Amino acid sequence: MTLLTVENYIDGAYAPAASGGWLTCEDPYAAAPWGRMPRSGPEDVDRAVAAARRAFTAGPWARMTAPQRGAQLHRIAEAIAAHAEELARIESRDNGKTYREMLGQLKRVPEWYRFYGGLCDKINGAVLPTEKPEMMNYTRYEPLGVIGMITPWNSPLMLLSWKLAPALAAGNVAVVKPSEYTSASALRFAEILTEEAGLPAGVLNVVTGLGAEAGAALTAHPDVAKVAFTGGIGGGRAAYMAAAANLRPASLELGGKSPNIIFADADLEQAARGVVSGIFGSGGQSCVAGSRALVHRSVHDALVARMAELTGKIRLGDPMEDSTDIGPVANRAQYDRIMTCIGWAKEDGATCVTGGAALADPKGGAALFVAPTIFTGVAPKDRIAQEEVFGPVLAVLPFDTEEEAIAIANDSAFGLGAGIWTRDVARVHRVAARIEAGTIWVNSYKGGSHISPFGGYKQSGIGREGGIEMIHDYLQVKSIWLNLAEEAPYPFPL
Ligand SMILES: NC(=O)C1=CN([C@@H]2O[C@H](COP(=O)(O)OP(=O)(O)OC[C@H]3O[C@@H](n4cnc5c(N)ncnc54)[C@H](OP(=O)(O)O)[C@@H]3O)[C@@H](O)[C@H]2O)C=CC1
Ligand SMILES: CCCCCC/C=C/C(=O)O
Repeated sequence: MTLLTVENYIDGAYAPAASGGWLTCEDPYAAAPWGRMPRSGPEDVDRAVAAARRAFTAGPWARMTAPQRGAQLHRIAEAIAAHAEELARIESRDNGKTYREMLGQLKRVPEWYRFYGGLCDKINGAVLPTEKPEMMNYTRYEPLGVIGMITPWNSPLMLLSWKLAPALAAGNVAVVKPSEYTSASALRFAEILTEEAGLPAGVLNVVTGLGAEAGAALTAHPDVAKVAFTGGIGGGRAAYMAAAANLRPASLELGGKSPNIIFADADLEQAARGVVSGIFGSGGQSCVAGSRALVHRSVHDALVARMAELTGKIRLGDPMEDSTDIGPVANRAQYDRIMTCIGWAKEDGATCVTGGAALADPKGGAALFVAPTIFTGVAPKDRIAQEEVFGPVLAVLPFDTEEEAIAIANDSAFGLGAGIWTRDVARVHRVAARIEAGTIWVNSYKGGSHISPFGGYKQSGIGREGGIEMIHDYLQVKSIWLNLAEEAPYPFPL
């Protein structure tokens, strides 16, 4: 089989790694390589950052007015919409998630560029009424410069766009290091944005490679003005520390162990469906996967029975087929992680209600599938209740009182999302206020919008993505003092 070659996208052109090294691109459903991409290192990152700096300081991007930049972002939105199917196919081939899911994401990605494009000409400073009548003081909001973006494999272009759209709207430039498992879509994306949507060369650069090599070089680069990272805690901590060493800011969108809390008065059918889709949608490979179900003891058995029934109907198979709910696990490392976590639950004495094992590839191949799994009899401190699995594994924990439910929900290092299922309006507000998580869904799970901030409490992250205010994370303010008096003050006043 002929392997395709994809290359880094730097300064508006494709380029191999300076070292000449390559990594293999795998298709998890075919369980076979389909191509190769550069194994980049510090030299490639240097080239990309230098190209981005040039685009930032000189040339058409640096000269663009705010309304022109807004129009540019709208052109980007149109180009992505025109290529949504193509990009979704590339993503599904690389991460094994269903084409339906990836296409759904890509159809919404243009909204981020339209929304932030609309903000370009609404970023204004102010003339400030200081106590000095002889001075005019005004502020300007300016871009930071080169943003180093590190992205994961589960929703590659969506999570890239959550960073890129506001960064570009603010006038920044970007160097992206996508996940080693899903680099191809980012490369094609950069080409589309540059060659079809007219983004000036050097504004968006993509360097492929390993996190510990290309990723580490990018986050530690002295000319990177900010690091924007989405991924796991290990990579996030490394990226944060590298940025800190250069005294640069970083935003981190990390993992979760998000609880769905089902009270006795909830609509149990709705709750069962919400919990099952909240954990098993995307095969659990979602940062907001509702991987813990905290269930009032009085409805525990009935809810578990209904969830097991719904889980039994989930169809695993070819991610390109419309009838498939869950594709294969994205990669071998992730599969090993899921199987380890299932092993922990069994060792710690949890009861496996359904699943709990690998499944054979339905086409007889070597693709890695894991059965959607529900464990009951889980204690709050058990490893399966504390550790992020990032796979199709639900831990069910009973509770007796509202106070206890809140305590269990908050007994986690993470704080990304939470679901509350109840018909009691006062309880909704009481519980939502006390849960330590960045997003709370009530009688639903996992909706979101570019208009609303998203991010984590505690070890689920630092900073937010989405919403108007967030554009300020990609800006810095300058204060300018203009002497209106005929003589300059002397000696210089405070
Ligand atoms: N909060 C949120 O919004 C979201 C969070 N996530 C979280 O992401 C994780 C899954 O994604 P996954 O890709 O496995 O996460 P990883 O942390 O393994 O990888 C994320 C990115 O970081 C890179 N990376 C790894 N180590 C370093 C390093 N030392 N320096 C710089 N970059 C590095 C990776 O490169 P490489 O791939 O080459 O190793 C990859 O590009 C889960 O924990 C999930 O919860 C996912 C989606 C959204
Ligand atoms: C606010 C909507 C939740 C989505 C958060 C990002 C997750 C990506 C994924 O599920 O792959």
